[in-house]
Amino acid sequence: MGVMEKIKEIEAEMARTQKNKATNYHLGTLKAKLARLRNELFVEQSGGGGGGGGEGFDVARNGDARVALIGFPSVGKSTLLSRLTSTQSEAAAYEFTTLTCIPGVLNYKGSKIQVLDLPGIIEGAAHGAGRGKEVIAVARSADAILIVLDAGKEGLNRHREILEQELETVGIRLNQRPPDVTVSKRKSGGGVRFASTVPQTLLGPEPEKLVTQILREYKITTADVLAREEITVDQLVDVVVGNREYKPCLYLYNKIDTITIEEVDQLARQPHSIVGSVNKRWNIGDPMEDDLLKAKLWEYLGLTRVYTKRKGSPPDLEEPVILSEIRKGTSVKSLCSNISTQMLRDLNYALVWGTSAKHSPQRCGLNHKLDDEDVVQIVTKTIKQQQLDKNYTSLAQQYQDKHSKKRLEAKKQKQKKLRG
Ligand SMILES: Nc1nc2c(ncn2[C@@H]2O[C@H](COP(=O)(O)OP(=O)(O)OP(=O)(O)O)[C@@H](O)[C@H]2O)c(=O)[nH]1
Ligand SMILES: [K+]
Ligand SMILES: [Mg+2]
Repeated sequence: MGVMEKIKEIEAEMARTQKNKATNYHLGTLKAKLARLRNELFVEQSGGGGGGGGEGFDVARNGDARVALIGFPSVGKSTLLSRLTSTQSEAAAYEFTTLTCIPGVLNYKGSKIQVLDLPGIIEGAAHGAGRGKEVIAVARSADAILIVLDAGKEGLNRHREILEQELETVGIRLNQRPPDVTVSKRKSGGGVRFASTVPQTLLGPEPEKLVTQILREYKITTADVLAREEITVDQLVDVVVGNREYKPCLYLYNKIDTITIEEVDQLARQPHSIVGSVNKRWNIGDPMEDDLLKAKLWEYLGLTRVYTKRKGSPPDLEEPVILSEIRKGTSVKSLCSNISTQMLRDLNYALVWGTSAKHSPQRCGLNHKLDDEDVVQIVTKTIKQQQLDKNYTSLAQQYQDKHSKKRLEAKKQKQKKLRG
């Protein structure tokens, strides 16, 4: 039986099984099996775990962040790209106008956000319908996903669910944090031990038994599992499988010019959603204008502007350094490594003005987290400190060399002995 048939069989069995306390354990086991098979299928399809490079869609990463436009055909993705960026992507009233990945750059608050227009996807995309696999591989590479929906389409809620499901299937988790669970494999026996710092109500009456069964599905028989929050079976499976991508996702209900104001009101209440019309420029303006969509994207990407200044000069307000909370973080360390590796090496401390500082300026170390619009002056080590550092590094290197030489010598001696 192929992987696909096995998946279908398990899905059918899960649908048949009533959800209650008595079946909890059985359902949990089935879920773990299903997740394993789906993962196998995905790895197989993307060429042996190569990360799903997405043939034909090899668009180089560019700018401070990357956003992928995901949606059904003809919802207005290309119209949106042409509105947000200086790139023109062909738009038309027929489905599948776009057949490849079209990159554009959105300039906003001094940052450059790469926006990727993509072909529309349909149900079954994750398993290869249309160019779905490639589209979803691009979604995996993005820092945030913008799901575009046609507010006037029938079955709108179902569309939202299908898109979420397609992304879920390949291990993308939308607007979720990685669960606070660690699975540490042990060398010695003793089976699977489960501990939790909080009561677990979602893992059935015998959490340890279920956890053991789920881990067994992934051939883990001895491990310590520690949960620091209440978790679901799906979350545990995610941790065990390991290759999950946690992404912020914003939903744009486009074409609200085609529905009633009551309907608009309903849609605007959906979580993580904004409503608008690309054609009418409602909530989605021109590249140079500030609008709700851009403001939300900025927020979901966790972008932060930091202005640097030199001693005795005003800050450079023209060109902020853009840091991303979800990529490399917004610490002083991220700022320095963003500028140069030399800067990171030479940093003594940073002087920080702005909302992240307790007083202005505050003297901060590498781990200090910066806020949007903070001003930072990097104070480098004195020449003497740098010399001391260098001496120390070279001493450490000499020490290491000496010892590895000794070890090599000992190894040679031993081999000589063995050879007789
Ligand atoms: N009424 C209305 N129509 C819109 C709006 N935005 C886009 N459209 C129309 O929707 C149609 C499809 O737009 P596209 O930008 O080609 O849609 P797409 O999602 O890129 O489509 P594919 O590339 O085929 O997947 C075009 O006729 C647009 O003019 C809007 O806000 N209101
Ligand atoms: K279209
Ligand atoms: Mg298009």
